[in-house]
Amino acid sequence: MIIATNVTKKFSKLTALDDVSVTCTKGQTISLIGPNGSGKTTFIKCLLGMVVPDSGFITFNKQNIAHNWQYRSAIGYMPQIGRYPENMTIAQVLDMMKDIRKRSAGALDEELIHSFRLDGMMHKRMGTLSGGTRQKVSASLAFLFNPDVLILDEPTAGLDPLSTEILKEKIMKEKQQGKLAMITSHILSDLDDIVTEVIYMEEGKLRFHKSLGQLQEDTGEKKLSRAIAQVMSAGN
Ligand SMILES: Nc1ncnc2c1ncn2[C@@H]1O[C@H](COP(=O)(O)OP(=O)(O)OP(=O)(O)O)[C@@H](O)[C@H]1O
Repeated sequence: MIIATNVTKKFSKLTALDDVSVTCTKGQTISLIGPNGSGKTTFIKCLLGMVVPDSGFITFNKQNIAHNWQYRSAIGYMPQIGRYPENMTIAQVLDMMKDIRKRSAGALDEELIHSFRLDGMMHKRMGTLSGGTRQKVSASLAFLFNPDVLILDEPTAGLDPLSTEILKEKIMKEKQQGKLAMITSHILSDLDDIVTEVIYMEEGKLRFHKSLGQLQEDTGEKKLSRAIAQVMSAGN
């Protein structure tokens, strides 16, 4: 579904991505893990076409994304920090997005809007929302257009435990429909029940891409957080 081949990205002298090759397929829920500054967000932005690699290429359903912007309508993206016009209400932001996507949008998926109980807050302005509520708006937008691929950057940061569970259940439900999800998170306990694959990055390099089962076998640890802690301490 998404294949990155030898992707390299430099910001001046800093190599943020160093020859990264990854294959992601339908039905996988991938956890993208790595220390701060290891290149996770840069990689996600390359997949989204927001950062252009210096070398290497990325295909989405076998088409090179460099020559095809249409593919982005198949991706729901939840950024690490959602930036919205502060004076707009939640309702206006949702309407604006629906308006922009009108031509390509099929049936809308408003399940998260209801589960997060955003219905009762539609009149609130974005600038007045709590951090967690802002996250809920970002998550709802990522799922709204029923995309085949979900790219979620630190989705549970700032969410309360109930909202985290609601989001996890939604991700699992979408996976059962064959969707691909890529999730970055430092809160690994949040990912334990939903992840099928782990991509581990360090200093811009792909250290490994393996199934959760394989990682558990290699480290002898059942919990993702303990398995990754072991990988990280072995690298030091
Ligand atoms: N636009 C940019 N200009 C210059 N340097 C950048 C830019 N974007 C990212 N970087 C640098 O690239 C490196 C990788 O950053 P990136 O945000 O991809 O890391 P990350 O793994 O997502 O980190 P975190 O876990 O802290 O979110 C960092 O050293 C960062 O400072």
